[in-house]
Amino acid sequence: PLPPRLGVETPHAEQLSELFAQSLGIWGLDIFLVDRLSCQHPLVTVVYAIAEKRDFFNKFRIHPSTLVNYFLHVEQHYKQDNPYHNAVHAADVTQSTHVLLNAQALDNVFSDLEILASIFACAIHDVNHPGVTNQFLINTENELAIMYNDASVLENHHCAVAFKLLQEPNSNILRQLEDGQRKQLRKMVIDMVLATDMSKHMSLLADLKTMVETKKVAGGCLLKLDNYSEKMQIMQNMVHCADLSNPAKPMPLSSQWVTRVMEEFFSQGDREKALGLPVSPMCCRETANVEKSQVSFIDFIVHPLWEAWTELVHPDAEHILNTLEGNRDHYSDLSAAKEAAAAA
Ligand SMILES: COc1ccc(-c2ccn(C[C@@H](O)CN3CCOCC3)n2)cc1OC1CCCC1
Repeated sequence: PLPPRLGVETPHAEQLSELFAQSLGIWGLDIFLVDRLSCQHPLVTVVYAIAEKRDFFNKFRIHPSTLVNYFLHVEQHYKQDNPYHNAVHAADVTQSTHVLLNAQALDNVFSDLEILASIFACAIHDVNHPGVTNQFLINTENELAIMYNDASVLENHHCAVAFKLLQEPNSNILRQLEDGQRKQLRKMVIDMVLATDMSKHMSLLADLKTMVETKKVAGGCLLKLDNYSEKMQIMQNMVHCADLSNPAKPMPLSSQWVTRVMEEFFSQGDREKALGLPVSPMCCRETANVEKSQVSFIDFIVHPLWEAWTELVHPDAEHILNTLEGNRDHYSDLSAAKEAAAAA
């Protein structure tokens, strides 16, 4: 039997269908509205809508009910009481990547399997996130840090949980793939999810810049991507861009993400204080300067990344870079106003 047309039953099915019809491929879809209209099933409904749009069911012979069953389990393994690292964030990164994949500059660059792997990687990339950072897990000798020897602890955990859930009954969406395809997808997903570890950011960005430089020389076309590592580099940066896309979204969305991430960081800071540990950067609710931190986050991490991505897919991401630059100035103005008020 087929599942409901959105993947899950909801009293707002009409409105949610309409929202996806209008905006599934739009940068700035209100993912918080999707969360409400889907009755807190943002991930299942976003993945189901993308799977329909990209014809995954036919291309990979996935039964709709298997897809729903698997991603319901994945969604349930996102901690709902995390203010930030929850299923809404996973749905947001997945839908953002769906939009990035539609860039004209990426036409005919990725195979169907690479596209499925990218969407899958986004959907599961933070599953079972505990709401604290790698450093916190390492400092507290958490069992996850012991399990993964302090190396990309969270990212290894997200991947392992996602692939364990595939083995549950009526959940194996990869069952009908040829063995080689399944192995290839697993490798690609692991490579993308492990690359979301922020400690990999600088090397990922350096490689992207090098590729952009050489692409410019080779007459600007991406089609010459012949080897796995160059292809994977772009996919890793695409998912990383989507993961760091909050400041590049329209301000009504961006500001909700800032509130949520600060709430999560502050509760980590509270826990560090209670444990007598040094409080991590930006995690102290008494002293953190939220607007100033966003300006630095954008200036040192997010803008350099999006500048490189925008050049790679020129001119398709110009509007995203413009939104990011506008938001940066907004936070900078807020920060200055706050300082002036404090001085007065
Ligand atoms: C919307 O803004 C953000 C959206 C997402 C993130 C984000 C997600 C994962 N990370 C990685 C950190 O968990 C790891 N860091 C290592 C340094 O200590 C703090 C923790 N960061 C951060 C964001 O802003 C930060 C908080 C204020 C400015 C920067």
